[in-house]
Amino acid sequence: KEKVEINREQRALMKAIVDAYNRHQIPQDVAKKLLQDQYSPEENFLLLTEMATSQVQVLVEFTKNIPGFLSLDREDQIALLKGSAVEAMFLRSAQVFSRKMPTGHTDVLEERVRKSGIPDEFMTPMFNFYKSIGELHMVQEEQAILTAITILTPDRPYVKDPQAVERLQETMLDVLRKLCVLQHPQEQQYFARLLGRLTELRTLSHYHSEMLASWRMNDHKFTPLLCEIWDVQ
Ligand SMILES: O=C(NC1CCCCC1)[C@H](C1CCCCC1)n1c(-c2ccc(-c3nnn[nH]3)cc2)nc2ccccc21
Repeated sequence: KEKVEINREQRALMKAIVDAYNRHQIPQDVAKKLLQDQYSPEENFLLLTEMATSQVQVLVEFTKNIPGFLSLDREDQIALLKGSAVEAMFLRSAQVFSRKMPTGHTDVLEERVRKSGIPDEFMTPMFNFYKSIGELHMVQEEQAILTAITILTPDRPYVKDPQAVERLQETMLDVLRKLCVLQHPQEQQYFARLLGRLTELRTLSHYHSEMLASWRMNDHKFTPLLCEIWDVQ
């Protein structure tokens, strides 16, 4: 069995990414708000757009701290952020949903999300994803690097130099592979399962614009930033 070890350079890379990931957290805890009270679809949609807007801002700051990202072509940086924003939002939502909470709180949270105004046909794929992320019991280093890998996906629309992006993503994938072996020595295929979640995440994000349009309410208002990122309005 090969001796897996994370070298000094990879440890520095991981530290930079985890520090950035922890520094740029969503200011207000949406789970706490949802557990406190039941809201109307209109209020929930407003909460979603506020949280999503704040998360995009946080995502930009996080991404700027990914070593090598700022050396990419400027337009490719934008294309990567735009192409990964929805996936990053669902990945973050899954991490919020899977966080350890006092007994019964997760069930209440699930109920609140199910009754928030999201159309029923999206509940199954969305919660299947959330639960499949939860089952992995990712450590925060894995969460941070998985988010960086999602952002550094070379085949986003309009990326002019995918090879440059691929080189950065491969560096991240190598660190994540080693981390998985070290953190989950019993589970041979843990790394493969983790990457399989990214496929599920991409599928879930294909529903996104349809999900947004069919929230059970009229007059969906978005912030200017979300209009840019979500291609709506
Ligand atoms: O605020 C949220 N997520 C933020 C988490 C932190 C990063 C930024 C997004 C939403 C809640 C908004 C208020 C109504 C209930 C859902 N959320 C979602 C969620 C649900 C539907 C869509 C969506 N997209 N397009 N149509 N519906 C997006 C996200 N899943 C969650 C799981 C646990 C906790 C909160 C969750």
